[in-house]
Amino acid sequence: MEKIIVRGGNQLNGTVKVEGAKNAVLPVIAATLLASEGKSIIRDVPTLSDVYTINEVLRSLNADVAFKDDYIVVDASRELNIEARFEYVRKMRASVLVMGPLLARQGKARVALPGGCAIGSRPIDLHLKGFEAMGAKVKVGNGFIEAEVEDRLHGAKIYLDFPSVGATQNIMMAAAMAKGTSTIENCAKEPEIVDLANYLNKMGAKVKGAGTGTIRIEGVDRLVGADHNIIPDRIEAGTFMVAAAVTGGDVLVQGAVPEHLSSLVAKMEEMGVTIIEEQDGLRVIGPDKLKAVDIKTMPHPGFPTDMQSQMMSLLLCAEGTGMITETVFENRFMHVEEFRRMNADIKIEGRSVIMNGPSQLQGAEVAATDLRAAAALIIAGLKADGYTRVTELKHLDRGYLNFHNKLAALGADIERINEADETVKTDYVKDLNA
Ligand SMILES: CC(=O)N[C@H]1[C@@H](OP(=O)(O)OP(=O)(O)OC[C@H]2O[C@@H](n3ccc(=O)[nH]c3=O)[C@H](O)[C@@H]2O)O[C@H](CO)[C@@H](O)[C@@H]1O
Ligand SMILES: C=C(OP(=O)(O)O)C(=O)O
Repeated sequence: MEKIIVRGGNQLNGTVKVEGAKNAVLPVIAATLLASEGKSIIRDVPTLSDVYTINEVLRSLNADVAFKDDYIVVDASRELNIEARFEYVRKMRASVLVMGPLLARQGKARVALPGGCAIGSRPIDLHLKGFEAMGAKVKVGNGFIEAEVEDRLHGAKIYLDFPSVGATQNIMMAAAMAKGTSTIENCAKEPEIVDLANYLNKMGAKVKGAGTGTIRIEGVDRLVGADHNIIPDRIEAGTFMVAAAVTGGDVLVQGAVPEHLSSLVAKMEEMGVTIIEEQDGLRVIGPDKLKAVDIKTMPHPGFPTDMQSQMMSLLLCAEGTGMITETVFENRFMHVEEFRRMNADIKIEGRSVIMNGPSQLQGAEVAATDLRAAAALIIAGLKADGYTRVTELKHLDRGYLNFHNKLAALGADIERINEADETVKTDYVKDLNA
């Protein structure tokens, strides 16, 4: 088993470049299944474990997928299989995003039920309601969801009870090849929705309104492969912005798109952080003292739930009482107990977490509970006294590429080791024995 060992106290300085967005590339790769002709070329693809997983899903569906450097070539022109197996869905929930494309292309999809995960129960009822409105019959049984349509999906007016990102994407992909026009009201407005719409339109789809509360999709008969660059990862960018601020450093986050990060920028500025828009990204300069603020996670353009745990690390270092209220997922506070192991003054009250700061963070052995929690614990370790050891790195690897190397290049005292090597190799042990 691997772990990351970080010794707190170093300031971060320099430049870090963000990768293509995990949450944009997964739906775009799923959408390549809609191309019955031509190859799709997807660029700026991060080499993350989630990307390998979605590629495996596509291969199991009979598509050819070649992944080289930072681009992927998909040929989905053959007849597709219709079943996404549990081994994939269990590893990565975004596997359910193949359902819309399969229904549109093959008229049938069979996808293993995702089940709960570390951040909540995460049902997919809104995806299914959308497919039903377009004429699909949906059955759930034996651990699978089966959706089937006689002939072809038809356009429909769909209202989402909650602006679900995945439901908006799945329905958008299904509607792209349905007969007639569909509208999705109260849809998600995340930048990753806009990126998917742009890719679909390059394939020949007619999608309008992405990024607003209503998307209108005129179905077309066929879609073809297209060439597309994935947008930069706003959550990875935000994670480095917070890391820089925690250490009082000065870091240029290259690739950070200001419009994608406005809620985070506003909250960090309220805490006393200086953020400067530069030509190729955002420069973040941490203050001597951070001020506590209250934050509520919301669908975009509200504060992103995927930045909630990293922001908790920043609030733990701020003066005064801060509160984070999580409204998107019902159970995304598993990392709070881990922070407590690091001597954080933090408590959960219902859907909120209250922090009295600044906490005198101490290094400890902590376990990542999800991918953002992994990053958040490492960030807290940058500020903690002594050594923090973070385990369960499989979560980190789902969403961050070379995280420890990027932090080390900015000046962090950090290494990633095999547990077996720990007793012989690391500075951590050398220091303990000194
Ligand atoms: C791969 C990807 O892009 N993942 C992102 C996506 O996840 P994902 O697409 O799964 O998130 P959703 O926006 O769908 O979920 C938000 C909330 O809606 C609920 N819900 C969702 C669908 C549904 O049919 N029924 C239902 O009740 C969920 O349980 C959750 O409480 O958006 C989340 C919210 O910004 C992010 O945290 C994830 O990083
Ligand atoms: C929760 C996340 O991803 P997923 O929806 O793939 O679990 C995330 O990216 O923070």
